[in-house]
Amino acid sequence: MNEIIRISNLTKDYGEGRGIFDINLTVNKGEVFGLVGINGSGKTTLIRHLMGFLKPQKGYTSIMDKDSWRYASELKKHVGYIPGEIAFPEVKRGIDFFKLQAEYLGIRDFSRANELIQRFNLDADAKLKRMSKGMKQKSAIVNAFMANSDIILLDEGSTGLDPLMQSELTNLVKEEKQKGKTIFMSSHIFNELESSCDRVAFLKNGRIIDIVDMNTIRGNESVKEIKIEFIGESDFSNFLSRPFNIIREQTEFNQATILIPDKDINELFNVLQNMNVRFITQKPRTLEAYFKDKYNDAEAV
Ligand SMILES: Nc1ncnc2c1ncn2[C@@H]1O[C@H](COP(=O)(O)OP(=O)(O)OP(=O)(O)O)[C@@H](O)[C@H]1O
Repeated sequence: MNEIIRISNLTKDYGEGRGIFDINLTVNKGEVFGLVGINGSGKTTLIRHLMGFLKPQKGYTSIMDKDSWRYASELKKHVGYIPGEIAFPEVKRGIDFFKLQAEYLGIRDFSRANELIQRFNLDADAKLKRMSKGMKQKSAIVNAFMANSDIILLDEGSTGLDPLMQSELTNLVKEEKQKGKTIFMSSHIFNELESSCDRVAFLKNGRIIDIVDMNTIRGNESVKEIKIEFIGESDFSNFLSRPFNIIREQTEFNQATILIPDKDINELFNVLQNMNVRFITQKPRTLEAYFKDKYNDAEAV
């Protein structure tokens, strides 16, 4: 089975424009799929539907062809999950929590859990109530990955981790991908998504405004994104009539942004030498830059 996650016409309307609206996407086996959006854009609401904690108002979500809401308790045994807000059961220490979880999931071999505890440098004997934010997050990571589940959902999985531990989590995600696991993760950290995801969806006001294939961002190093501001309107409009791939025009500033293959750069300078240019800059083609452009361009909904 290639398709692991399906989200179909999913809507949860909390009123006053809050919630998620008409979300459609699928995630295939072995894919790492990222979800990015500003605070309140709907990431947690979407992931909680996938886990079967919330009942859709319209549409549905399914994992391995099983409706998330109907099969919620079964799915919880097969999906590793880091919630956006971590709440522990009423047990004393980290290790008690892992043992309880192992019992629930039928895990007898504790070696994977021990390996993760060591890897994330976690004191599993510490009292859960006294743990720092980062320690709680590490406990949630151990809990999500200890069962070797084939499907893993991370809602801001690296929240509260220091930069070293953040990159450890990214490495873990990459290793799991190598093993053929399917991972769905939300994050505010572009680096984290950039280095591990195959595709990334952008959420704005509860709607998907774009889904980008990371290969189109990573693989485009021979194409540059260049922004030029002209001193006069006439040079600006003259430039717009030239055969460049213009991806953005900001008329109020006489600015044009183009995508240009390296081999055509001389042609660009030939055209510009007879024009009055205020500045010319090269924009890095990062996920963050792509996201900001999309976010600004998307109509308010
Ligand atoms: N139970 C609820 N009742 C009413 N409104 C809600 C409820 N849950 C979420 N919302 C609203 O839905 C919107 C999406 O919230 P959600 O928590 O999914 O966003 P998010 O992208 O995960 O945000 P963050 O990055 O801050 O975690 C927000 O406007 C939020 O206030």
